[in-house]
Amino acid sequence: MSQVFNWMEEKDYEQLVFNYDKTSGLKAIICIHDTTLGPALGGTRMLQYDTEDEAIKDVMRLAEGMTYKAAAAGLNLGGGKAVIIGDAGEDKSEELWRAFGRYVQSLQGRYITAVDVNTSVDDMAIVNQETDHVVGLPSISGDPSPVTAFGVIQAMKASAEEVYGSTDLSGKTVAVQGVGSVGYYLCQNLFEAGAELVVTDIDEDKAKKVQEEFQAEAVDPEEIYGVDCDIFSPSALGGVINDETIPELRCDIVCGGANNILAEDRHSSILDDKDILYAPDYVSNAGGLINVYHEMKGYDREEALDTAAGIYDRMRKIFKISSRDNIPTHKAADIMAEERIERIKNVRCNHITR
Ligand SMILES: NC(=O)c1ccc[n+]([C@@H]2O[C@H](COP(=O)([O-])OP(=O)(O)OC[C@H]3O[C@@H](n4cnc5c(N)ncnc54)[C@H](O)[C@@H]3O)[C@@H](O)[C@H]2O)c1
Repeated sequence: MSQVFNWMEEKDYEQLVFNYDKTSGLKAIICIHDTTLGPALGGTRMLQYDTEDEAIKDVMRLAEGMTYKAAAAGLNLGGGKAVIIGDAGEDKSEELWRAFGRYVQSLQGRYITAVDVNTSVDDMAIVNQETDHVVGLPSISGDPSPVTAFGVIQAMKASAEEVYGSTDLSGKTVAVQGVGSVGYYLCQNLFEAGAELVVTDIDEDKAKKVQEEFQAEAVDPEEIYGVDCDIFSPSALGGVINDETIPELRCDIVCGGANNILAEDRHSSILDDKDILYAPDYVSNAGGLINVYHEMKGYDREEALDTAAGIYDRMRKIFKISSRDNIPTHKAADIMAEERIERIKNVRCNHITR
């Protein structure tokens, strides 16, 4: 515990809140990284961490990631996250979620929660009994995947403009890894745009559905990396761009819906060296966050899609910063986010001193 303030100082964290409830056994940590742009929004993850330090580090890392994602998407949101230390199969109960909801409420809107790994919309519906600071409830904004997929398409168009000089995706071959919620809508959009599809999924039925509906070619999961294509679109899991897969790639662009596509940041530089353009994942897949953000404003799907269309301009800006500063695109995305936070911070400081 002695190093927690050092960790906070390192990346300028605002607040770390430890919440305990004896009746339900709740052990939750809420991290608010930065609220310069607005309230800190980020989901609640439930995991059986080996140590408390591991849980603290995870919630801090994830909260910081949300600050960047919201800032890069141009939203008026800060970054936050919550973790609950526990076994999602054993430890969930009505009293646990209600206790958690009360703690979220105690932050008076500085932190807004949502679903994340091992938590469900049903859990959040109980949290919602105690606090209004919950988003992503299906009764309001519904499935975010169509908006996420639409945002990925905008990122692909910006990438195509950069590489081929045109946003036109017709005739381009796109290899999609994972045709679940996001991947399915991605394929639908690409099919409508006239792209050729090569898909894979470990669930054969899902791959078959996309094959039939969108005239896609289906390949085995391990074959997707080596597909000769224009765009490779990881839309299943993280860490898929790594030392083993990069030598196999035969694409010009990597742009997908998955989170944490790069196994490590250095893989962005390796893609760069191979002349493969990487569209940073947290910008490409921001449609999900944009969707719940609109819940806070009174949900309207057309408005959410309108905001997600802005991903095109943001990605163009990232490519400009990348060329301007001669840095890989993932670093350029971070710089774009940091520059926005810094500008708004200055406005606020000036306002206070006036
Ligand atoms: N749903 C959203 O709105 C949203 C928003 C932002 C980011 N994401 C990210 O996008 C990714 C996909 O999310 P989703 O909601 O579509 O999930 P999902 O579970 O609906 O779909 C994932 C699909 O990938 C398949 N899959 C898993 N392992 C695979 C493998 N090794 N090879 C091929 N296919 C594999 C699964 O069978 C499933 O069909 C995740 O990384 C998620 O974090 C989703």
